[in-house]
Amino acid sequence: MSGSPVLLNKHEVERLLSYDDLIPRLESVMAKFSKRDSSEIIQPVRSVVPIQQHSGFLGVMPAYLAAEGILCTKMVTFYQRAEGSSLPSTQATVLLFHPEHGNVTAIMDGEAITAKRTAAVSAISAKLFKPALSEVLCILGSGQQARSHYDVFTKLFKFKEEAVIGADVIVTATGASQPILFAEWVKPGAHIAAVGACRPDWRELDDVLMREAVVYVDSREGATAESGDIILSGAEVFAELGEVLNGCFPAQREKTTVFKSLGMGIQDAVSAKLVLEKWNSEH
Ligand SMILES: NC(=O)C1=CN([C@@H]2O[C@H](COP(=O)(O)OP(=O)(O)OC[C@H]3O[C@@H](n4cnc5c(N)ncnc54)[C@H](O)[C@@H]3O)[C@@H](O)[C@H]2O)C=CC1
Ligand SMILES: O=C([O-])C1=[NH+]CCC1
Repeated sequence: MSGSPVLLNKHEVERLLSYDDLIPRLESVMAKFSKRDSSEIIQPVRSVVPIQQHSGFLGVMPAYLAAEGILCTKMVTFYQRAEGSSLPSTQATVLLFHPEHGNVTAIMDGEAITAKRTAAVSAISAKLFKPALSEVLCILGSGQQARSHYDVFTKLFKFKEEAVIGADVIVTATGASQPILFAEWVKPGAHIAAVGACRPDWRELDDVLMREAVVYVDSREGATAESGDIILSGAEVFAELGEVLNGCFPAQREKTTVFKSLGMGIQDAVSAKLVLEKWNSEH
């Protein structure tokens, strides 16, 4: 058991975490999660404390990955900011623990992890579900998540222009609490990665779109507890991303698909482990 934890700021985490390293780790851990083997992975649904007075929430996202030797928790706050506020809406810190001894081994910025792992998971959904010929990408939102999604989507795929009507892939990464994307705008067969609206009474997508699309989620438990788009529309969840990666459910590329992302502790856990491994290899 060693001494003080490693402390890593946002700049360091951003530098150490690459999409090339992250994407295969996320695919592997999400596939494993969907097997629901509690001797392998423990990840309770996020605990969320509302801070009503300030239009904010504190989420705690623990995860234990036995085989990988990762014990981790992220603490994340997300606030509905007034237009023009200079404060980030989503702020986070990630703690890694020594699974055998329980001591903290690293404390690192979680904003960069949240931005990159969320965008990387959406990119995995797009790899699986976007139409075979995808030329038009549309990103709704212009905040932290919109920027990280732009980075990874333009790195992995070739798109020609941006629009909503006629888009092959649409990312919704907004702070909206009412629908901002409507079925009538969406080209049949398009893929939507829906990243915002992570409260049971918040929406980004309208009822018709939710009910007509084939809906994939990161975690069934998370989606049915936290996603207003799923709960309020009554849409059926077809499969988890991990269940598709495992080959248990098909990727219905030819249909309109929605990947409803809520975010998972295991995604933060493998990201933080990657960052620490990279840091250790340099020291
Ligand atoms: N699925 C996941 O794993 C994660 C989801 N999130 C969620 O993603 C969303 C975006 O997060 P950030 O980029 O950090 O926030 P941000 O505050 O940096 O960006 C939000 C963007 O949404 C826009 N917006 C707000 N209300 C809108 C409306 N009614 N219509 C259209 N645009 C609107 C804002 O102008 C801004 O461009 C939030 O809902 C956040 O809670 C954040 C982290 C992880
Ligand atoms: O997974 C995550 O970190 C979050 N999901 C919604 C807000 C923050």
